[in-house]
Amino acid sequence: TEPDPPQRNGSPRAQLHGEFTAAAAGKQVRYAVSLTDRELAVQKITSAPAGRNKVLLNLKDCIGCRAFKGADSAEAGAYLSVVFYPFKKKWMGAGLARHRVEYCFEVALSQDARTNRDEAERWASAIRESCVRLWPQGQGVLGFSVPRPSRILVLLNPHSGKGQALSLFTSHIQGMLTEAGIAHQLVITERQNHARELVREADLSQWDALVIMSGDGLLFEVVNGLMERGDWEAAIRTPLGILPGGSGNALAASINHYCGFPPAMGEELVVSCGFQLCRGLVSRLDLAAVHLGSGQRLFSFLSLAWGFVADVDIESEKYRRVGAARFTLGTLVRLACPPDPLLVPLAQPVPGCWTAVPEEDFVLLLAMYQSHLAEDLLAAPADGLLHLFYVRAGVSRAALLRLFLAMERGAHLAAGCPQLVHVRARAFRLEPLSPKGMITVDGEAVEYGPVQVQVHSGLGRLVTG
Ligand SMILES: Nc1ncnc2c1ncn2[C@@H]1O[C@H](COP(=O)(O)OP(=O)(O)OP(=O)(O)O)[C@@H](O)[C@H]1O
Repeated sequence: TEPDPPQRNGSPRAQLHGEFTAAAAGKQVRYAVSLTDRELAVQKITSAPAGRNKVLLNLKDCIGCRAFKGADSAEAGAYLSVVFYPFKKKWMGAGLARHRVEYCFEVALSQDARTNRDEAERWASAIRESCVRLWPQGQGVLGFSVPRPSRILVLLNPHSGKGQALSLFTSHIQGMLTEAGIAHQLVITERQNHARELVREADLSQWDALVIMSGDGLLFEVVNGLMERGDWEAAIRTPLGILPGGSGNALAASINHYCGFPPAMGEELVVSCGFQLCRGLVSRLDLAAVHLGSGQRLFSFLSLAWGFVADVDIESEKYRRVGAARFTLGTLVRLACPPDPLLVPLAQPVPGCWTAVPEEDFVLLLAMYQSHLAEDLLAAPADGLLHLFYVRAGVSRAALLRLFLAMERGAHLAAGCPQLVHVRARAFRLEPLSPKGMITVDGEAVEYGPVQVQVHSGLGRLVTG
């Protein structure tokens, strides 16, 4: 190994440079490998022109590397395995998706097994350190990641979405966690509120993160279970991860969006979220306290909807399958929680300094605190505030549909719908005059009636990669 070869043509300076052997298409191939502060350059040593044999792997796409001894104890060589998930053009259709690339180099500098092992370890730690130096700063990232090696608890709802959460976990996520040095315990939920009860009682010191592989409904249970604990203030700072196993997957799509990654759906979103979970960067998560007419209080991470949006949600196929079970979520009893200083009891008028929207007919109201309402439904920027959208009566069904389609591109405000109003707020109250209707919180139906909300900026923690 020759450290620091000279810098040429403005290309980044190599920290390490070495020659190793690796298997490629059943043959042993010799590679020249250089580590810079941004890339791992892997070049096949052949007589062919250099450019054709050189692969540059961006360290931002690396989820793990490890050094290990060969299986045969008589073997002197050690191994260095590095796994990347770079974006690549999709096989079918337009756009980019992450795919797995692994190099497993044999390090055989000497006859001495210890020397080879030390060299493989030296490379592995240098790669890991370079990856950490590339972590994004600012943009709400807290500057810490889930530690390595780490232990996470995975809560998986086997019935969420199309019932494929478990097979998606075993086919895509399990291997990624191993590659990233993350040990996990998998709990398959057996019924509604199982996850909520489990996190309410769990010894959280055992876990570096709680990861939900399901739709948004299971995360709603986990957030509320944590907030019901006596030690809620510390408990809600446990990093939460979300892997899309449901049908809506709004938070998973929001995280993908915040990271600036190309839009992804289905298995591509699973791989993208798995990658982000393995990188393990932690950001703040806004949570909103929701007060219902009966005095119940719950915590929401995504949205509150009344009117058309709520009706669409509840009437859709997925809700019919789960049926009445969803309504019991509104019965959460609050124990200790943060005060909501902006809110007065629902029976009293709102404080005089609030802006009152005069009584008239409305078609829908939507309050959002994340960017996405579903995998393909970009609704609001995420900036620690409530984004209130409401649509006044008089809008045609065709115009409403156009508005929804424009949301997919985040273009709803520019859709030229004169009945659409957008306001940013820290709290709001809705007093519906219609005696019947539907209100959903994070996609779950809650009791219908007056409701008020205050957002608590950055109360929770979310693994955003
Ligand atoms: N084993 C289980 N059996 C029945 N219901 C469950 C089970 N585990 C969790 N639940 C409940 O099922 C409901 C739906 O779960 P979830 O939201 O995670 O999936 P989904 O509805 O398919 O996805 P999305 O919310 O993205 O549309 C939630 O209310 C959750 O509490």
